[in-house]
Amino acid sequence: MKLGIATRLTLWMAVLGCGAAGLTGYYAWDASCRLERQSAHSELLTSTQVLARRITLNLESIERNLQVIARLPVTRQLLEHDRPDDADRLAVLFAGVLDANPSYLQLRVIAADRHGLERVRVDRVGSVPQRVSGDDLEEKGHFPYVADALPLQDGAFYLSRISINHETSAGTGPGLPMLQMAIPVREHVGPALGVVVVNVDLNGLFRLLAADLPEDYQLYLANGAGDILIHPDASRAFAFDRGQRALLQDEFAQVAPLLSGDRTSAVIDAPEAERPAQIAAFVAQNIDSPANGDRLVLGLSEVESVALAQSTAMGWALLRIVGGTSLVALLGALLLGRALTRPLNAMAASARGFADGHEMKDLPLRRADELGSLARSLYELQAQVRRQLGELRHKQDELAHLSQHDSLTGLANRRLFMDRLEQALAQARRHGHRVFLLFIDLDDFKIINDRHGHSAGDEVLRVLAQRLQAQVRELDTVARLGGDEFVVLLGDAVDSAQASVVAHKLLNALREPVPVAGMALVIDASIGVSNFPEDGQSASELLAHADRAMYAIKALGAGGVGFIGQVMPGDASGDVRSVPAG
Ligand SMILES: Nc1nc2c(ncn2[C@@H]2O[C@H](COP(=O)(O)OP(=O)(O)OP(=O)(O)O)[C@@H](O)[C@H]2O)c(=O)[nH]1
Repeated sequence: MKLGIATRLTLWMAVLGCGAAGLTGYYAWDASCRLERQSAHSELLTSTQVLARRITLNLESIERNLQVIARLPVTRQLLEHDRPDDADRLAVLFAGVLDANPSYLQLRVIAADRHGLERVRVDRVGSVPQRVSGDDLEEKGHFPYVADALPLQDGAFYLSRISINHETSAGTGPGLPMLQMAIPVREHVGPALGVVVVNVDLNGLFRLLAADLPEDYQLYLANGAGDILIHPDASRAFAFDRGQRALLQDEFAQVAPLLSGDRTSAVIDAPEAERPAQIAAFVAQNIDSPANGDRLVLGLSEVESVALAQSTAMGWALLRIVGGTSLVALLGALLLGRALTRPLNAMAASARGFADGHEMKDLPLRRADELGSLARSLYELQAQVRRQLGELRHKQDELAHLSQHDSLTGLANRRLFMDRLEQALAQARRHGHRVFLLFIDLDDFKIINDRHGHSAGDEVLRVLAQRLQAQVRELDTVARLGGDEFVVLLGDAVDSAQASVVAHKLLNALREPVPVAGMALVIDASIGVSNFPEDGQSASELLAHADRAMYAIKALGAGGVGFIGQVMPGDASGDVRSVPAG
């Protein structure tokens, strides 16, 4: 299938327009995605670092609270003297501390003696601090938070391994992820009198710390070995508590350098696997806690499609824009194609019309572009072709005229004369008319040539031809048969008398002196007359008879008019001759 210029142009422009719009849209969308991804990485990393810093600050805050409690005189007095008043006062204080710190589950003072008997204990029951006293107080000397904390130097603290709380007797928090911090209580010198211990609800702590983070952020926490402590999928947290292992580095391989201490942060694009693709940032936070591998790894993740929501929206908007632009490009291409091909088609139609003989019209001659130039060239071509055709026709006319006329005198030649004679005879036969034919031969014309030259002879022939033509009417035909022989066909002569009058008029005109080169040459002529139907039926017959009549007159030697087989009335000069028939 052959495609026209308009179709091809339209297709090319449409492809170019749509391609350009599509590529622009694609690169704009791609750049937007990359920028938004970078921005999401940076936001996640910053949020994770802020969160890690908050954990450090929170642990420091817990430690300060414990230090304050440990250094209170009432705490030391209680451990030294075990007075109920001191216990009551501390219990009130602990209740206030629990109120002020929603993540604290339990606050205790535990004595170093008496197997680590709890001296003051306030638990959180629901959201209300509740004191535990009397026989409900337990001996805790065998727990690490007592045994390990008592030998600590002043200012040092004990931080438990973050784990699920199985200490059912601990009042509240069994089954919850738990963090315990303990600080020894001592006089300025000497062994510790006891410890102050706080149980911190890890989930509650992180809920507080992450409260102002975007809702779609998901939190990860792992200890220094990579054991997952907090995970969006709660079933993966504290797997070691169930005798299994769920390690953060198994899920995010890029976290391994953070656990080994080679790096402090990592940003990860986690492809879609069991869950949608994620963007995540992890930060390693060193803590003074061998039980936790001296390090916590904290992470935040966001579902990639949520993080790149703006780019996705922008992608759809760009798709609409690209679609619209492509449509405009397509329409533009169509319009341009039509605008270009319409004048071309019009010119082609004009050219076809010109080939069929019509004038070219509707050419865009005024356009200043290439189409205008093409139209003007066509127009000039048309003018040139017309001019050449005109010249050709003129030449054809000239040739046609030459083929039917005598070149010297301009009179009809033998061929045209014979045609007219045939026509006149046909008419005459149909209507019963007569046709008269006069055969004229100049007398002694050769002498003119011989004496005055051939050109003088030519001039004589021209002048006499004009005279002959001037003497007859329009429907008569004067012709030169050749040399000094002329014939005249009388179109409407009804009888011999009229023909004779015309013949003598011609004879007299011929006899008038002809001015040539300052001379006046006198020429005589002999005229033979024949007529249809009496002297012949055919043109050649009539011509031959007129010729014979002319010769008969010429034979008499003094010019004149002769009719075949008839005696005609004389002319004005009384010059009358008869010519015998046959
Ligand atoms: N100048 C000129 N002479 C011509 C032309 N055609 C023929 N002639 C001359 O016309 C002359 C005709 O001679 P002829 O046939 O003997 O006729 P004539 O001299 O008139 O003698 P008669 O007819 O017997 O009276 C010749 O000398 C031709 O050369 C022509 O076109 N121009």
